[in-house]
Amino acid sequence: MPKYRVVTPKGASFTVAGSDYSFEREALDPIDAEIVEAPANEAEFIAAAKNADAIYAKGIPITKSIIDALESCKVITLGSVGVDSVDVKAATARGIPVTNIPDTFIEEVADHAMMLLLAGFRRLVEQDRMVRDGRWAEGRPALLKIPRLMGQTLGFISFGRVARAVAKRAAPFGLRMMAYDPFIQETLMYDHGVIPATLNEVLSQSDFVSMHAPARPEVHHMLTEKHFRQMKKGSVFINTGRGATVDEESLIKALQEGWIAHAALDVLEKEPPSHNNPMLSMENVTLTAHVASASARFDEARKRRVGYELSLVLQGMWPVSCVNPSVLQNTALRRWQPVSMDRGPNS
Ligand SMILES: O=C(O)CC[C@@H](O)C(=O)O
Repeated sequence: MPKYRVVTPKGASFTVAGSDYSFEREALDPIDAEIVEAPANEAEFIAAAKNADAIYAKGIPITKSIIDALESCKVITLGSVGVDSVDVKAATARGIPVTNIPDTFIEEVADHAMMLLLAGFRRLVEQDRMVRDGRWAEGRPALLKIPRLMGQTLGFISFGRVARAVAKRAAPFGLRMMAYDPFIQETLMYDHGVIPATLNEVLSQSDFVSMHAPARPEVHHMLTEKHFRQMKKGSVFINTGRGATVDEESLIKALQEGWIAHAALDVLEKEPPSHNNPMLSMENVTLTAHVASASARFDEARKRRVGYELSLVLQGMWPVSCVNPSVLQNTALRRWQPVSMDRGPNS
């Protein structure tokens, strides 16, 4: 009988350490695990997960009811940076470490944010439609209204790893940059050519506001009507973080009433959006389908990293990236210095 039981919703796979990749073999023995695919509905998931040693949280919200029903779970792993699909508070109360993958898709998301910034600013989607609709002559007058990019100000809300990678991309475009993040050292901002600022300064002085706040209950609807009212009339709002950080109704009002010029969004409050979401038919909105992290290496990189985190814990070691590290002190897990996750051709 396999030593461990790992429960994952149907269709969510991961790579068990020791199976494919040399760096994993260096670090870990293969784990002897039975992988159980559970239906993604709460009651059936609970029945399957009750005796699990580990859970891969994908495709189903891991609620307090699920967490409270777990009898022997040693780790809940996430295949994302965002931890909004797990009730981390409930997991912490039960002493269960929750892991995420904060450093696996940084470059992809930063590329996507930069693409949205440029596409929103130069009105790519509108321009494309004009050409296809036979309105060739309308293209130039539309762009004669916008300034040139060089010298414009890009403001970041939250200055974590993705925002820092965006700053590196934006610098050669000649953008002036500022950031609001009370949790990041100012020296790190200066190192990236970014001026520390208050939220009010970012909103009122930026031509682009790039939202990177993590999906946590504390920042739910962090941006509301009063914040959009502070933004510059011609500004572009970019969001590659989480839709829930923005009060979408206020954003829609801001776009409809011209308080800001454009929104370029990879994330929405409800995904996929309902067919009556007004943004679907608004000319001044550019949308992508929460795909910023995707690239040819995405699936493999995610599976490997998820497998790695849960293998570490099942073999008695601290995970690499724990979102509730306070629980680790109270476990029997050993502190361990892992090898870098970002090496190898598929990293
Ligand atoms: O799961 C995905 O497809 C995207 C995940 C991404 O938003 C993240 O939080 O890392």
